[in-house]
Amino acid sequence: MAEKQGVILVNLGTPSEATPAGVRAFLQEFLMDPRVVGIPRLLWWPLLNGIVLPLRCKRVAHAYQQIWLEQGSPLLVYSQQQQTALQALSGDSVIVELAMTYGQPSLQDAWLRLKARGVTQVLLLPLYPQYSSTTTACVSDAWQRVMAHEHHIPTYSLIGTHYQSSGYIKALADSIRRTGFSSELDDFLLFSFHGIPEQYADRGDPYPRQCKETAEQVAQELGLSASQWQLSFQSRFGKQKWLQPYTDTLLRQLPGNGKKRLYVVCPAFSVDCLETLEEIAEEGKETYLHAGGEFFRYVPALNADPGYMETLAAFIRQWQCAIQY
Ligand SMILES: C=CC1=C(C)c2cc3[nH]c(cc4nc(cc5[nH]c(cc1n2)c(C)c5CCC(=O)O)C(CCC(=O)O)=C4C)c(C)c3C=C
Ligand SMILES: [Fe+2]
Ligand SMILES: [Fe+2]
Repeated sequence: MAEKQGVILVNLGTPSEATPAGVRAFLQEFLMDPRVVGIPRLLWWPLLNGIVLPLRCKRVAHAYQQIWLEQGSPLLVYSQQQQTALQALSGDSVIVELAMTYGQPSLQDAWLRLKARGVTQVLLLPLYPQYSSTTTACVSDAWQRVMAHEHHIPTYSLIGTHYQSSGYIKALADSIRRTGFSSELDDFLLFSFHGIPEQYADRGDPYPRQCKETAEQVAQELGLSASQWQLSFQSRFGKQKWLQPYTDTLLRQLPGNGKKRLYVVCPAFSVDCLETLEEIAEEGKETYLHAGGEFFRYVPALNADPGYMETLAAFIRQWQCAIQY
């Protein structure tokens, strides 16, 4: 029997509606993942359901309402655009599906659709350029849970990172230039990555090193000197120490350090979502201008950028070549 190939793009997940109930359902599943929050379940379950969710859901639902699109959550809509673009670039040789680690469309359903079409070889492509135990590893866990029900599992591979690919670095640099950033002016560039608890990095999560390499590569591609850019970590959650420096702290400090014109890019996000559109482009801008900044511009995520899509399509082609025997 001829082998048939399928790709599953996997992103984090997002509420199905911008309401407290929609946010609660999403966060309950996401924040109960022991890789995301490592507190023992017996302690964490009552804390999450008794304190964290009741306090958080209304506020976060309001934040989602600020960015919600006619077709739904930006994270889902832009991930679907990536799926469409990658299917078009890959032609009939492979079927491209989209799934979320938490919520819908589920990884289970994506696999069942591929299986129904006779797919026997699967490439999992997490939409996280940098590996983290809190994101990429969770895709692998979710896949293993789906496979646990199969009698005949397909051949499968997982692309762990794509931050080191020159196509991704170039696409990022191009998007920064396109947004108007100029190294000739007094423009300062902040690379704001989603944070993780510092303890996870101490235990061996390579994420901070990969973020640093990403920023260095893009700065080099743009020809920036060390005084023209900086790296920071955003979206802190809970009481633990997270990777530093914190984005919100820097946004308050930069104007006082003479950095009055700021561009912010968020390279850990393959697509725009709550953490970029609301936390950075809206809240971050307000924080920076309030602290004395004069000009602020958010560099949109790559989303379905043609250069980025071509980079991911090349990963798919390489995988197809590698498994032909
Ligand atoms: C302990 C908590 C969290 C860790 C660790 C974490 C890591 C992490 N997350 C992303 C990407 C995204 N996170 C998003 C939202 C989000 N993240 C957390 C918490 C942790 N993330 C929460 C509680 C939320 C929901 C919003 C909120 O309540 O504040 C999203 C956006 C989803 C959307 O619907 O738009 C993304 C994407 C990465 C890359 C990462 C580690 C590297
Ligand atoms: Fe997150
Ligand atoms: Fe946030």
